[in-house]
Amino acid sequence: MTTHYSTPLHQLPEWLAYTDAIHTSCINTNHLRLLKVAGLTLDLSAQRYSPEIEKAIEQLLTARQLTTHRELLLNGGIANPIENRPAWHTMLRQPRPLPEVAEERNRVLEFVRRTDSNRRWRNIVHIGIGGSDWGVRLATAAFGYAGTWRNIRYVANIDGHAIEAGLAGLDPHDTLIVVATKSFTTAETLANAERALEWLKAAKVPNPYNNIIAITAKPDVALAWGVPKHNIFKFWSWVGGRFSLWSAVGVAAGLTVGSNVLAGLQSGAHAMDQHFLNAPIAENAPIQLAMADIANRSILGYGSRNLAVYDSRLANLIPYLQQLEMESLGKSVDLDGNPIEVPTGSVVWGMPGTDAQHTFFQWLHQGTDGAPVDFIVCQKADHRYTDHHRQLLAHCLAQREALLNGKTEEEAYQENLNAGMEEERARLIAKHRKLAGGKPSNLIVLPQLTPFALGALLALYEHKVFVEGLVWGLNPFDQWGVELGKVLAKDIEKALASGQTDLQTHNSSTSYWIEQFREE
Ligand SMILES: O=P(O)(O)OC[C@H]1O[C@](O)(CO)[C@@H](O)[C@@H]1O
Repeated sequence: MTTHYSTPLHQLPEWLAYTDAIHTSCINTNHLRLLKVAGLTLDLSAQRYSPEIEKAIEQLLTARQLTTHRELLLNGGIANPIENRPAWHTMLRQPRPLPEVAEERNRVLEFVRRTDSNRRWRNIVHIGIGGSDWGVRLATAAFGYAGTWRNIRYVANIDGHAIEAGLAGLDPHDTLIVVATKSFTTAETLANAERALEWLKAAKVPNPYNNIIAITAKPDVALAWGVPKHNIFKFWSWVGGRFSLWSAVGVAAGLTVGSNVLAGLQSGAHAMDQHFLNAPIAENAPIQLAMADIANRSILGYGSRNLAVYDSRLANLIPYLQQLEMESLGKSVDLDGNPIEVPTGSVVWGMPGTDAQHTFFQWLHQGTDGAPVDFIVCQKADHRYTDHHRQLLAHCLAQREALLNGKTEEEAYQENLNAGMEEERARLIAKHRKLAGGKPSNLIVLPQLTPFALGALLALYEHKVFVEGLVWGLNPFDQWGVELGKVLAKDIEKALASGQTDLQTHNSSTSYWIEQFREE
């Protein structure tokens, strides 16, 4: 068996040098550090920076063999050694992909074209979960925020309310059910697909399977389930679930917001792939984003990172990135199975701004922990309310500046006095109004919310995650942690249905609740 690391990360000289460089630097509020990539601007001015940091990053990434691993990723080598397969989502957005990828891409385009020209399917119910869900939701909300001629609904959760609401009020004869599941084994998706099939049958739709398409890496299983061959779109085991937006999984977005959206997303992502491959380390946006995140997480001890998305059309970017980052980086052993002795992937959380300002920004400004923030905003809006957009931009910049600059107690005190407060009260209130400042953040500016810009943004985060995995030494392309719960749920469900279980195998609280919830 190959051993990947002879020295653990926390003892690696290059890691120790990076740690030192971070500790001996600070955020320079007079420094402007911008990277312009694929139309996006990444402003890293509110992160620590020094020539020593730059040098340490170069040396650390050389020690971690960035060039070799990046080529492995982008050329379809075994980038996921634990599951012994490539993680080749970048192939799906190449302008000239493998013939089998091109063929499937064309099948999707042709399906969308034919369906549109027949004005077929007024309603779409997209059934899928995790990576088979969030990307499609994100793309359709981003570009269909003002509505499209087709209704689209999403059903992910096993909660029966989800499928009930997903189907309610729709005409089954004019509804296309899209079943998206890489594995075709996911309990939620299969149960919801069964309910949708029953619904079609109950409405006496002549051939209900003609109202269903499946997108999967297991076409044979979809066929055996009943989906006709011509209604099955395939992708490949080398596409990780959380990267499947780039595959035929995006078909429902094609049907609602148009094939040009899919093409635009792909070309934006491809532009970012090229940048990631070719740009020198100091100008490489995914790399610099990753290294800032690693510094904040593993060296400065921040446990989470906030996503402040100043565009309500991008609300779904938050769960999308939560899956990308937390499923990829929520690991604590390296490729050799040894514990990683520095904190790895942080919690990622957020809400669109300005809603977030009225929900949890207080905690960001004055809470004991705080968190670095990614501010994401579009320079130009697509609505006609210019004053709204001006205010939105102002809020975004203001929150970022407040986090960085803060306010001293003395400043607050003087302001209080100037506002006519008597001295003792001015002192007390100043202590409450003081903001520590010095909080790191990134600002990512999209010129406008185009499919190209969103594609580039998603690929920026994908490659950031890859680089973090490389530095920490973990495998960002598996998700073993979610398996145990799935197995236990099967056993508990059996117990709830039939009473047959060995209650000894569960802890006393679970056993108690199995008894309580058991069906008579
Ligand atoms: O597409 P599938 O196979 O239904 O899986 C759905 C999701 O479940 C997960 O495997 C996690 O349980 C994700 O990685 C994936 O996106």
